[in-house]
Amino acid sequence: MNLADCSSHSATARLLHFGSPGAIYLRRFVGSLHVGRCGSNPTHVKTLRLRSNPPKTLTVTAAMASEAEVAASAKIIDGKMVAKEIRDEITTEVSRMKDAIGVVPGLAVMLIGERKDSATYVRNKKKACESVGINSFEVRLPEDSAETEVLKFISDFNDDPAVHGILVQLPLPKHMNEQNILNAVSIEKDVDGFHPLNIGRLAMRGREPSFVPCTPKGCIELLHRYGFQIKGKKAVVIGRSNIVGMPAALLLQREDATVTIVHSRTQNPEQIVKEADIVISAVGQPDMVRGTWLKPGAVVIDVGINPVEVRRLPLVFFIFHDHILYDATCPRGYRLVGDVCYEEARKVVSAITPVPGGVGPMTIAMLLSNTLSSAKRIHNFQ
Ligand SMILES: Nc1nc2c(c(=O)[nH]1)N[C@@H](CN(C=O)c1ccc(C(=O)N[C@@H](CCC(=O)O)C(=O)O)cc1)CN2
Repeated sequence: MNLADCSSHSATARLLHFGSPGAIYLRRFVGSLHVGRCGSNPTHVKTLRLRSNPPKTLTVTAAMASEAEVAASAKIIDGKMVAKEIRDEITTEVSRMKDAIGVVPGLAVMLIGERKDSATYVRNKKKACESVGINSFEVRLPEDSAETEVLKFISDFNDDPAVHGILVQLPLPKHMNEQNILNAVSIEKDVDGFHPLNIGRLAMRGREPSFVPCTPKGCIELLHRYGFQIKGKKAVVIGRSNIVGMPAALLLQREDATVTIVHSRTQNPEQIVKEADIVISAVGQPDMVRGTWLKPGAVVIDVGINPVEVRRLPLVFFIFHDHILYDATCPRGYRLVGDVCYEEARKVVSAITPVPGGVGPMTIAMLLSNTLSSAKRIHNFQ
């Protein structure tokens, strides 16, 4: 029995209509129950054995998945580990630059509004800067701020020599015009790579953008660092957002892959994805890409970070008709899943990124890398 049932992606959701609220049925169960820890991925799969003997006590033991089970599954592309490697490299470079020319790279981050997820990302960006020795400057504005106020801060950061990178956390409050704001960032400090001139250059042969957007850059970096060939491969990008899908497709094309974009109006997406040697998915739909969509041996980069509600009760697991009702091990009340049904995919593909711990950490590592490159370029430091 498996926690990751991607047909409903959340066993909880499927089961809520059974029984009356508050009525909990504990079914006797003998056998193995594979459970991904909250906030983890199946590299850390634990097997919980629930024994009905002796009948009045229910014992729970945990053991690691068998070696055969692990060997049969895909390679895990560990973004957390690669991001750490990259941060270490950046730390070395930042201190080399400081020692040689006395310049410390600086990143300005703007957060407008009170979105919790955005506040977390901004806090993590600040922490990451500290960890590698990059200076960070933070501006927080209330949700109802005027666009002109944001533009004024951007203009000041554009002129500030201590600032080498500027980013405005997205999404913006609804009343703000994203285009106006992204256009206002100097292309020389556009470490998010969202300025239309940088995107335009990314799309053109023979032109070089000053910066490449962090998440797609992180995807390609993972493929490179794990030694997966891109040139000549069939790649499918699922999703066409300005932040991820579209620039990811452009980057893969620059790497000489043959690229197809699958989006919400695509007919038969499964058939198209099934042809791909490399799949980058960035749609924000939990467990949308099923194992059957994937070509055996494909490499999958899952950009989706989708919160899925997990019901909390005092016991760790409640089981009803072979389904897990509640998982009290998730203190946040939700767990994160990708766009790709991980449990199914890992049995088919040769390598896959987990969620969390895959592309997410790479986004921030690439931001640091872009900020360092910007400082080097501005100060002509090799
Ligand atoms: N100005 C920008 N806004 C946004 C960007 C961006 O690149 N520039 N990307 C996303 C959010 N984002 C960075 O800003 C981001 C998202 C996720 C992660 C990450 O490390 N995720 C972890 C899980 C985190 C958790 O537990 O909640 C993971 O996947 O392991 C980092 C950065 C939208 N806005």
